[in-house]
Amino acid sequence: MTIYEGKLVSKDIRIGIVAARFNEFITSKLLGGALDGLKRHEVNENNIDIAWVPGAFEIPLIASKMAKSGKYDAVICLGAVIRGSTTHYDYVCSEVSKGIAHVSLNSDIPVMFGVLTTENIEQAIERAGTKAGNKGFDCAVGAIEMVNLIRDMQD
Ligand SMILES: Nc1c(NC[C@H](O)[C@H](O)[C@H](O)CO)[nH]c(=O)[nH]c1=O
Ligand SMILES: CC(=O)[C@@H](O)COP(=O)(O)O
Repeated sequence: MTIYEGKLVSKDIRIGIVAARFNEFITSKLLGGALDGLKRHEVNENNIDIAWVPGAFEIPLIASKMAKSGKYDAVICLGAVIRGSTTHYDYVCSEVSKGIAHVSLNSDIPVMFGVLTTENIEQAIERAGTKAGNKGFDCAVGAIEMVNLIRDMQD
């Protein structure tokens, strides 16, 4: 029996982060959590690049460019889509999730989904570093695990 696993060690891991500026009050906290998670697992900050996009809808395009560049071992996507008074929320959430999943499945590297999709601001605050944790930190740790899992499978 072979059990593959991704240890939480940095091993010169290179990370690209795409962050949406829309709801920056929230997304800046997600970014802070992601950077905290990477640094606490000894990812060299010189191996971390950040790209800001206008909103979550623009994340997949830049995530795709990062994934195809060959410069990164993983890409982390961060955003906060908060329901408003129209159906716009549904379309943004749908296309962002489908877009990031498409990039992930068509890349040889992990593309982490760190986009909050919440009914209200309170739910977003809870998931950006308060009582429900920080989705950015979770994605950072997950990215490290996935990179090392893939390397473990290749050895
Ligand atoms: N309402 C939210 C948006 N909307 C903007 C779109 O993401 C996009 O930037 C615009 O439609 C132009 O293409 N974006 C978020 O990230 N969060 C929202 O709550
Ligand atoms: C998620 C959104 O696009 C949303 O914030 C837009 O708000 P509204 O539906 O009130 O236009």
